[in-house]
Amino acid sequence: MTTPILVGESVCKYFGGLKAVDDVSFTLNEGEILGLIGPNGAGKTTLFSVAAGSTPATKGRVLLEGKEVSGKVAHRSVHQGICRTHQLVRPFAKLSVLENVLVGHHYGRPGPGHGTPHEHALRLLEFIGLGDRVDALPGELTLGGRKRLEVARALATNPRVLLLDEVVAGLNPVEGQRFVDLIRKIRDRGTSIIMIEHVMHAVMGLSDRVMVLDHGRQIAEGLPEDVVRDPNVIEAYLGRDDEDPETPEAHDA
Ligand SMILES: Nc1ncnc2c1ncn2[C@@H]1O[C@H](COP(=O)(O)OP(=O)(O)OP(=O)(O)O)[C@@H](O)[C@H]1O
Repeated sequence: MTTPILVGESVCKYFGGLKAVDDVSFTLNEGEILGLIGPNGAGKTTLFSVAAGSTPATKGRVLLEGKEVSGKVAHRSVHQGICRTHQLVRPFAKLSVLENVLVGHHYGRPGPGHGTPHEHALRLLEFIGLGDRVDALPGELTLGGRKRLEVARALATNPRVLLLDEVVAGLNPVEGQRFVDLIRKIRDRGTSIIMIEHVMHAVMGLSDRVMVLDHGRQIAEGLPEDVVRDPNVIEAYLGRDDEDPETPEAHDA
């Protein structure tokens, strides 16, 4: 049986006359990975910002386990159990990897309380693959390492729902595949995930369902294999000369 954990109801976000997100409804079920794709400027990141409480919706709302999370300030949403990562990673540059994770823990949803925050952070860093870099500064990590740290900081808040914004993009194929495996493990530990990703083989391989935005509107939603064949989706990607050449059909980006 599927249990909805995050529900968007007719979410709209306008910037003046620009409808960045226009009447988008969605459901994320417990234990699910929902892929969120669409050409550049489609409204994906803006939808994350509304869901994570970093920007208020113009209309509509987002509910986490039946309670509204949109329209709250971001730290309240985090406390409620929803946390996002950012496309451009934003660690505290002067804090160590471990300290960065401890900050996430401090602001997060109260957990079961096994062990000290310090022990918790060390376990998490081990899980995320940064167990040997706990004392490093973020600037000393590779891009893959910084992306892992971004995810670790989000996971340290003990989220029920994790919003991942392009964590695989920019990584080399080996690192990218490791990240795909990591995302699957995060879901298997019990965190439901929405992921924005331009690397199509990653998002199509990981997602249980995929939702497609174009110009702020939802143009398709369904199983990955159905979405890639949807004529509206193909047109949204191929109908422009100025976009990323990768289409949803190109699984080997
Ligand atoms: N703070 C803002 N003020 C004005 N316009 C904005 C703001 N944030 C986003 N937009 C506009 O809203 C639209 C949607 O942007 P958004 O970043 O959500 O798209 P996206 O699908 O995440 O794109 P990308 O794949 O390139 O990251 C774009 O036209 C963008 O220029």
